[in-house]
Amino acid sequence: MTAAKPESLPIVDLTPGPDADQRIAAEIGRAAREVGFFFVTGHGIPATLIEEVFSESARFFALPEAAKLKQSIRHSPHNRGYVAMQGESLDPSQPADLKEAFNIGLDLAADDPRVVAGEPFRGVNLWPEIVGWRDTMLTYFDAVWSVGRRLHRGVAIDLGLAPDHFEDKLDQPMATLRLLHYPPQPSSAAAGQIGAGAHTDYGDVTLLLTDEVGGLEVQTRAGDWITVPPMPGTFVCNIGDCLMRWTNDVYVSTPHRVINRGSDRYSVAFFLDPNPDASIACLPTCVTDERPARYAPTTGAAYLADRLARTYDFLDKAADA
Ligand SMILES: O=C(O)CCC(=O)C(=O)O
Ligand SMILES: [Fe+2]
Repeated sequence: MTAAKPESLPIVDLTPGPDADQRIAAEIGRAAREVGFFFVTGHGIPATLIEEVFSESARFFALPEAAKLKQSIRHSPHNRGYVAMQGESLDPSQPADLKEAFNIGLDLAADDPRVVAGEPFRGVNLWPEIVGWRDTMLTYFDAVWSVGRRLHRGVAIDLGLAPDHFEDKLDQPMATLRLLHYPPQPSSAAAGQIGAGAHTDYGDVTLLLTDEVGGLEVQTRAGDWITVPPMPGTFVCNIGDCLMRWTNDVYVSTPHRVINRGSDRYSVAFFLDPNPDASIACLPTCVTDERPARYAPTTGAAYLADRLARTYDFLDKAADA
């Protein structure tokens, strides 16, 4: 595997102030077009909440496997719950990822009409029996969702759309808060087996918090892998395939991977995908004579279902083999 060089990423500072909207939009626009990855500072989420999310996450992953499997994602038709070690492969051409994860979606009640009707991505969350755990995760879910919407305000301004263009497409989103745990890379790992195989994210934006261990690597346009330095408390944000499609490839979704060369590593990802019924058609300001629309219109739900099927398909084939 090629050695990665350390390099920093552009910074988007969400600190409010005079002309902040324009400045933020320009910072996002530049980073999203050129790199597809950037740090987000000034987000306003209290450090105490972030610390609590990490400690509660570690508490869950420290439970015996049998306890964690009570909330297995296999019990959820809606992508919620626990994904066991080596339970998926973000790069389907490589062996399974050396990580375990826990997915939390928009929190709906069992009697919510959308849940009762069996709408795609409209399910109940699965919760471990740890006092206070659900409250911590839902408080953080709301806080990071709000940061994601602020980023979309910048995206809209940068793309010459009304600042609130994305608001009604992100008010019932298919968002996933994903807690991740990567054990140290074992010497027994198969060739090509790493923490998270090279992939692009599926949604609009991902907001990632990492601990001090490091291990996230990003592929530059030139094809080199660079390591992202750990910046606890600062988000690493990247553009996903859905926003790339929406912007007719004006913004770029960039491949990345995780190789844990250190001790146990914990990260917390928030994938912000649009509402299931949001129309994903190339935005008018991103279509010109020189750049005609490259993608047929689809919906948020149809797009995400297709992408998830490809990731988990690997698993089913492996289990059948
Ligand atoms: O854990 C990380 O640093 C990145 C995880 C990631 O890229 C993903 O889950 O999509
Ligand atoms: Fe990712």
